Amino acid sequence: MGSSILHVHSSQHTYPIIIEPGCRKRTFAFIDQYITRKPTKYLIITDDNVAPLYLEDVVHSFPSSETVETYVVPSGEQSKSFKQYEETVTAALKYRLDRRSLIIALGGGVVGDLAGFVAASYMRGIPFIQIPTTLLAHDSSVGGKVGINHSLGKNMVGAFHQPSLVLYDPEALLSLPEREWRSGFAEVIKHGFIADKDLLEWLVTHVTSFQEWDMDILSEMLYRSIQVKANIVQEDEKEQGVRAFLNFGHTLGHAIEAEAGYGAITHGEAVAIGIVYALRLSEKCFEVNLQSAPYLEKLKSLGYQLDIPKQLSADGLLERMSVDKKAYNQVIRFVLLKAIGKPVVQGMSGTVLLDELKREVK
Ligand SMILES: NC(=O)c1ccc[n+]([C@@H]2O[C@H](COP(=O)([O-])OP(=O)(O)OC[C@H]3O[C@@H](n4cnc5c(N)ncnc54)[C@H](O)[C@@H]3O)[C@@H](O)[C@H]2O)c1
Ligand SMILES: O=C(O)C(=O)C[C@@H](O)[C@H](O)[C@H](O)COP(=O)(O)O
Ligand SMILES: [Zn+2]
Repeated sequence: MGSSILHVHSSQHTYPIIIEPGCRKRTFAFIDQYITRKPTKYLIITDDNVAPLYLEDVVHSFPSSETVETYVVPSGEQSKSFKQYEETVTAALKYRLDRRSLIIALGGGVVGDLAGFVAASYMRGIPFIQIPTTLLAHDSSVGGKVGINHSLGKNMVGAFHQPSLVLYDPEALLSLPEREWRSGFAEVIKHGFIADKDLLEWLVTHVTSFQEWDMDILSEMLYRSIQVKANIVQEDEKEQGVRAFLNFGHTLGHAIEAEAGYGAITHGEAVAIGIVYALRLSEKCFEVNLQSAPYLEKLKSLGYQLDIPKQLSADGLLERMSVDKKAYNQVIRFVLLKAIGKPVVQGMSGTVLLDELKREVK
């Protein structure tokens, strides 16, 4: 099984994304190769599901001469909180991390976003690397969006802070429960819809279940999906323009996550529902047929629940969408498609959004 590498050119620095089975076990060697200024010490931040699976592999990759501290947070979306942020900064202070220390985020998007935000803000910013362990984290580990949630909205406090290295070990994904494969695959589908119709076609043929993975297929899927993300981030690092396309499915998706209570519905489950809603809005707004049926059938066959959960009220969701980060002057902005691969950001009237929501929810 081969190794592949992509590079992201950011205003802060250029960093490699290495996709290689087993690479977690060589973490120190990769740091030594790619991080130019030798860190004074290391703090590995992970969660209580990932720690028993992979923490030892990463720690054992370091020679005994290095100082390696570890900090384990509770698993789940609730850890992207002010409380957990404060506790993690406290741990960093107690471990005496300095400005030349390196934070290592070992886990899914929750750990990556939290640890990345600690790195972005600790002593006004120290370097960090990502070792993603979920499929979803092919998205979250790349591009430097880090942050935590507020009860009034997803990712409302954060920063742009690029990692110095992303070490993606596809082998580490094999322990994921089916629900988490489904969650992560929603972001792969998103990347296909916004930028790569060939990827969508390829997924329809090559991904038939989440139960068994061929390592080459998995690695290729990660590579192609990350390529979409990296290209957009390089063009517009701080979301002044095209980076907003990566928010396809997220305006409603984030509203669903917050309205349902963080963690009740996974990020990818909510994004999948948001994608279907955005496809419907696109067809209505632009009077086009996007011919998305084969892709939606694929999602259904993979077990996705694509209706807006019945317990969520349309008014509540609309209110949540009005605090979306793409909104300004009280206009909610949606990423819509004029065709597959041709996204646009479109201001939407509340009435149209509500009508469409009410077609499915109370
Ligand atoms: N920063 C970004 O650009 C960006 C992009 C997309 C999503 N996100 C954020 O990412 C978060 C979701 O990430 P996620 O889906 O990875 O969630 P997560 O980090 O909560 O991981 C999902 C679950 O899988 C467990 N887990 C992780 N790796 C495992 C493994 N290898 N084997 C078994 N279990 C494992 C975790 O403990 C957790 O219970 C959301 O908060 C979302 O907002 C951020
Ligand atoms: O990287 C981006 O830009 C994205 O929008 C990727 C999304 O998948 C991700 O969920 C991101 O965290 C959403 O960002 P936000 O700015 O809408 O909070
Ligand atoms: Zn997302």
